[in-house]
Amino acid sequence: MSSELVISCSHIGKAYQLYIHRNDQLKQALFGRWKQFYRQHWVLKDVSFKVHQGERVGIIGRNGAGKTTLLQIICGITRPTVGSVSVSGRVAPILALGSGFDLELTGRENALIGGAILGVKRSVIEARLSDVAAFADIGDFFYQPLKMYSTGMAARLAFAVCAYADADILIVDEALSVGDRAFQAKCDAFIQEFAKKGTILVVSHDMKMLSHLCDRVIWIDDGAVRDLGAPDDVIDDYLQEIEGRSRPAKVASA
Ligand SMILES: Nc1ncnc2c1ncn2[C@@H]1O[C@H](COP(=O)(O)OP(=O)(O)OP(=O)(O)O)[C@@H](O)[C@H]1O
Repeated sequence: MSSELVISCSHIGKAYQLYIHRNDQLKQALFGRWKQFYRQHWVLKDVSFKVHQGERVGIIGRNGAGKTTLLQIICGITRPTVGSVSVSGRVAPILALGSGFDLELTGRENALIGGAILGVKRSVIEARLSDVAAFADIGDFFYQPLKMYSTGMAARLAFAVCAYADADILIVDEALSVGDRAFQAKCDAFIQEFAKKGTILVVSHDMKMLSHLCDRVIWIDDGAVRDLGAPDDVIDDYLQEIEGRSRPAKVASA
């Protein structure tokens, strides 16, 4: 790990506007100057942490804790309501890229656009299209509109585009869980290779994978950092809380 800071989150908070009644959004638009028709729903509250170049950082937490929202802020998909985030380097957000695909365009066309969104030159993406298609391994579907894809096929394409985007920071949000075993193995191999030089931020409920891959784990609980530290320590505490049990004690190696 180098000492170069690549991600810095400082006192991030994110609130969504919750409208309780059907017409409240319209009322807000018409009469919002005089009265507020929504309530603030704080999804993230005062989250701060730093990631250095080459680190592999896992993010864990219960459903709805705010993990995806945090990744979306780091990727620039949504803005924090308060606080600041700075990111240096090219970010490849695997799941977010896939969710932005155009269903009417083919896999090939989406790969071209996706690469451009990630900041890769058109000529470079074009030269890599056959590699992207081979990595995605979806056969002739590569030339079919996305609306014909299964969820897993779209995730394969998104992963393949990110794999050939010369990213500095890979953002993985449970993207791996939708692929079949063979594809998961391919992604694992890619991530292991990427981890030798790049920075990885991964959200997952797969504690075994996080324990093997990560240098540090952040536990997000109710929109705040509950714990941050060595993977096994944080994971143990998390599992103990959600399952009311601890993992077997580790046997010291000789
Ligand atoms: N666009 C939105 N508008 C309103 N609320 C939202 C929006 N996006 C997310 N939320 C809310 O923010 C909270 C956190 O969601 P988020 O997807 O970040 O959780 P998560 O920790 O990734 O959960 P999971 O493990 O289930 O994927 C949830 O209560 C969710 O309903």
